[in-house]
Amino acid sequence: MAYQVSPVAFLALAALVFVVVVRASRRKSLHFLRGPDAPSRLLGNEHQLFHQSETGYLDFKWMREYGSTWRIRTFFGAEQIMTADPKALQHILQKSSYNYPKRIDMNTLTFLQLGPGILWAEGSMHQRHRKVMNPAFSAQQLRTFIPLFQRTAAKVIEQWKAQISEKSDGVVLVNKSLARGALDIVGQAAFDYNFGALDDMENPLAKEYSTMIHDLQLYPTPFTMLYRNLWRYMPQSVRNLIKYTPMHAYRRMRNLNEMFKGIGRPLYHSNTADGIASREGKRDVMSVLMKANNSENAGVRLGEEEVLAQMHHLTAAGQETTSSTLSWMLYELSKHPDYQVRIREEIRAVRALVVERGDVEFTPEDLDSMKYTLAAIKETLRFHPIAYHMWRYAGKDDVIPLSDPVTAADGTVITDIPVSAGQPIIISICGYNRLPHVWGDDADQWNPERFFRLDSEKQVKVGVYANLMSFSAGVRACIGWRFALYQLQAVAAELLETFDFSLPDDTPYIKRAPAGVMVPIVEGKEELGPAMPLRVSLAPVRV
Ligand code: HEM
Repeated sequence: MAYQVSPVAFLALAALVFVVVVRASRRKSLHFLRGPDAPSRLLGNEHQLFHQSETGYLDFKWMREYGSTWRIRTFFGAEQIMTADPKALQHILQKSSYNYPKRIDMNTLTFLQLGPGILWAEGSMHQRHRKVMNPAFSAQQLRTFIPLFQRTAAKVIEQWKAQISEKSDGVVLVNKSLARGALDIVGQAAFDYNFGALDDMENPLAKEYSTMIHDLQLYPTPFTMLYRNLWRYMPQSVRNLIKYTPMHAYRRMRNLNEMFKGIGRPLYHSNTADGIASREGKRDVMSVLMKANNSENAGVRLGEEEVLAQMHHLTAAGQETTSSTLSWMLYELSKHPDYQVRIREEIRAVRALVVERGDVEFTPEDLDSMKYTLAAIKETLRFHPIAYHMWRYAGKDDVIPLSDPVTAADGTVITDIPVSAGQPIIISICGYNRLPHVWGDDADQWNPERFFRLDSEKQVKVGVYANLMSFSAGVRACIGWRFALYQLQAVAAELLETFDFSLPDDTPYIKRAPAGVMVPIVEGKEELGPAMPLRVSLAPVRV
């Protein structure tokens, strides 16, 4: 079919190509860096990255061919750096503070989905958001959430017991209850709100959340990608209007934002100076955040829109990430039954001590003493990082140092890369997490034992936790990493003490689908959406 292109669209496209080419030609060339050919002049390697057979497949392939840093193409042939190099990541994320902002098209998508909150804010605005939110994420504060994690795990356990008693094959889509549980947790911990997602399977917000990332971000069309690329060249005032794009995806994002504001506004108003007294003693993130906000100078306080957006940001950042990590952990333990047994023994041994001292539940210290369980969590974070890429650009001219020198196209060895302001860069989180010289020669295998033999003194200090990149690093590292860790530890301990997990008889292949965040999809059953089918049975009382 021949497409009719209107003269206006043609002129807009020609103007865009002109702007992109002029801007790219002002940048220092990266011709010396080796990298793959681009399958398309228009889309560069971008479309290929969003359509790779599995998350990380291309990163790993290119790392084998070119080393830890390489060049790819972005739209209209412009050059883009991709790197997994430890020193480059340390430089970009830690040492350069705010000099490497988020790539505007990807950050605009965050704004459209979640509003003007912390994940989107840049520079001094981000500093303001972070300062007000930090007190809510202190280790002391987070300890108080452990009973909530345990109560939620108990509900998941009841649901799975009921499900397996009704099904002869005992196969459960574990990701579904874990995602609902994570939504309930983040609602109560972050803003003292009960989504009731585990109790009410028809909960509209839980339903929307269960498919949102899959539907809106998986396998974007060339048109969608080109439209998003256009956003990079628009001023913020015009970007503010993108949400009115007359298409289903944008209507859906607007509706989701409205749903959240509907929940958030009454909570916000009960948290302002008048309502605060009635919330004395409340420990949720929102109450702590509002107290910190109220004690700030008016000039640095967060406004109502910003506070409302934080609720949405925390939900989006904290739900899919933790529940998917847990799903992948159960999947790996199903494939490694010996390690699963060892973990269960460890959890039960600690339980015996808890009972002996007259307690009922694990304390944070009990959870931290479960070394094998913690190693399995770290290894899952390393092997299956849910956020696998970060899109940035150089805010000013700079030189990026490398710890892994790369061989240039002309055979010379490069130890640093000069970049001009505006240079786009993709940080390969999944690539860094698989570097053999950092993680060992078996970096491509899931093996928690590595954490007992790694010499962290020999590693370049990069990630905020266990030197992994999974929670990122520096001023924008995940604010919720300790929260996530306690949640993973507490929920995993309850589930693995109770159940045995194994692969279903038809051993489905679970793909790590690349939807901006990594989504589990059963190969050949894509219509199920995000799915992690595992056989769940009651664990024998004695292991
Ligand atoms: C396994 C679980 C998690 C993983 C793998 C993870 C990963 C990440 C990563 C990679 C970033 C950096 C994103 C970027 O700069 O583009 C980030 C930021 C963030 N995360 Fe997490 N996260 C997890 C859990 C959580 C939880 C439970 C919360 C909150 C309850 C949370 C809240 C946030 C927030 C608010 C940011 C933005 C921080 C900032 O820009 O200053 N995350 N997370």
